[in-house]
Amino acid sequence: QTTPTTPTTPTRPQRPPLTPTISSPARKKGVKDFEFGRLLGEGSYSTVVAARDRVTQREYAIKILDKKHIIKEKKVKYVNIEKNTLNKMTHPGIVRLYYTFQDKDSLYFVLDHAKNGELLNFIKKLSSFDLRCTQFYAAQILSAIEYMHNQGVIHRDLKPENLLLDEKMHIKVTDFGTAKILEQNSDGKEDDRANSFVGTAEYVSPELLKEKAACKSSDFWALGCIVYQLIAGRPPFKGPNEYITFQKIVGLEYTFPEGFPAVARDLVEKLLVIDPSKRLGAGGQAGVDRLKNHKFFDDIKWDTLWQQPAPKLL
Ligand SMILES: O=C(O)[C@@H]1CCC(=O)N(CCc2ccc(Cl)cc2)[C@H]1c1ccccc1Cl
Repeated sequence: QTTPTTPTTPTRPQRPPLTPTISSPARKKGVKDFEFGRLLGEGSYSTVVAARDRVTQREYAIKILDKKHIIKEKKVKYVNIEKNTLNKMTHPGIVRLYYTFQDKDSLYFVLDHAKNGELLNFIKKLSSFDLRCTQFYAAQILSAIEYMHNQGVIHRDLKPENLLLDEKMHIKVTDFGTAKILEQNSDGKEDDRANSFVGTAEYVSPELLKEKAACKSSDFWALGCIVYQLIAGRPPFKGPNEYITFQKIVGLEYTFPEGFPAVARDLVEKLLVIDPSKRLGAGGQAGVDRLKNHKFFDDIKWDTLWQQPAPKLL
């Protein structure tokens, strides 16, 4: 029995092993990749500047945060929340985060540049929207809320300042620094109560004021306040100071002005409900579907909503 010899491969010139051609991952972007332009806005913790990618010429809004200030104000948590929430979301009604980078002093978030700025400016300019425009914008805001809730994100601070308009006059929800990512707890159920953050007085929900806990329904409360404001030209709960405003909210002290359309009044009355579980929209996707089927949205075609031209703001 001869010892088996290992079969010898035919001697032919060995081709070099093929290196798999992986597309080289784009190099990390940095400040030098952009030409910075005009100041778009100043927040308490951020400055937003228009910028253009030097190579692609694409325009962005870059949100710049000063590290020292963030650390001093103990807002590092909010920076991470904004990054983690925006990274999870890709929706036509939500500002997109393209890149983040940092240098010694600052953090940079490269975002969509919504050219027409804040919805609030249009409410101020026009004092109020007609019913058709209100229905279109309420539907776009609801579409964005539905998506973010499906991603387990509660915005918690929806208000006309955080609703931007792009060059097509479509909605772009922004400012997720105070959002809440609902953790999947052990049995896979969403922990549906967020905590310890209060939004902007006029739009904050009663549960946030009373139990310090927001839930998805808190975003529907804010939608009710926004729909009211688009038509009435002012938010439903507005006092001379925050304390009086909060009192009005928990006491549901608001009235409709003369001429407020009945179909809009019916919707607002079903959104501005103290008990979050009884608010129209509450109760998961079934609740959202009930809200989308409210007669206020009868003329809305939901499946092509983001392809439709925005109605002229008169
Ligand atoms: O989460 C990330 O993608 C990175 C991870 C590495 C890193 O150092 N940072 C910055 C962390 C950080 C957050 C707040 C301050 Cl004030 C300083 C640094 C994170 C970061 C970089 C750029 C922009 C935002 C963030 Cl959170």
